[in-house]
Amino acid sequence: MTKTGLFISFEGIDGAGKSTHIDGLAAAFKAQGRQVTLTREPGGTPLAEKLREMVLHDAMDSLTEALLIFAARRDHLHHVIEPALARGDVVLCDRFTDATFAYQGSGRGFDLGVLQQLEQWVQAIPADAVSPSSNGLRQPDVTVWFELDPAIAAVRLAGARVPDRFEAQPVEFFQKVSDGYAARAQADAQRFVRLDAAQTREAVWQQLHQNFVQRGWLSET
Ligand SMILES: Nc1ncnc2c1ncn2[C@@H]1O[C@H](COP(=O)(O)OP(=O)(O)O)[C@@H](O)[C@H]1O
Ligand SMILES: Cc1cn([C@H]2C[C@H](O)[C@@H](COP(=O)(O)OP(=O)(O)O)O2)c(=O)[nH]c1=O
Repeated sequence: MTKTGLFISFEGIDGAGKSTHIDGLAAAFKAQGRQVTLTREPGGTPLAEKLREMVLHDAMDSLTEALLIFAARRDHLHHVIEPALARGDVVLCDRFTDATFAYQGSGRGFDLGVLQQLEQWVQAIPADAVSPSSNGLRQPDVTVWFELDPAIAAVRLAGARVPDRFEAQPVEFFQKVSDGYAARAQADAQRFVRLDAAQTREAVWQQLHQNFVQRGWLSET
């Protein structure tokens, strides 16, 4: 029997509330008897985690940044995501390529055409892949977008943790990142689930859980 894994990514500006809900979602899938691979980008493999450290903390030009992020993604896809999907796992990935278009493309103003080219190279579906893809490229089956006003995110993050190179950016940067996510969501509306992340933790969880119940992925309780 062909196994069909599920690839779900989580997106939004820093402080939107992704990390708050991913563990709960992993527990909900496990309670249904599913195997879960919980991972993140940049990162998810020893090499990609080293690249993450550089990208989050070392100064570099925009092309170097984009290349390192896609290099990390390639390693992650090859060693973690594709094998997990082939096993039939639910892959919960804290950020994926939409973040690159939002942060490097819209936020930093880096050339979207170059990002598209890198996406084509890095996410080409391997010949032996068992789970389906839309257009020959590996993309999440669903992307959960936590949409939040950057001014609210800044208040939530203030004092919550030591900021990295991205978290230290001003609200104007995150407005551009948010616009980048909106553009990606508009271009691929079927894939995106938009959550109103300004609501309480409980209300955000309900939006997320209900959506997955409606898809038949989780049960009501
Ligand atoms: N719905 C919410 N309302 C208020 N604060 C929240 C909410 N969701 C998360 N937070 C808090 O906001 C901060 C950022 O949340 P986090 O889940 O780490 O965001 P992200 O992973 O998207 O950067 C944390 O201190 C978290 O406890
Ligand atoms: C995946 C990805 C992340 N990023 C940035 C967004 C975040 O600021 C940072 C790390 O993401 P994240 O793991 O959400 O940060 P944290 O663990 O602090 O919640 O990397 C990019 O700029 N481009 C990318 O392609």
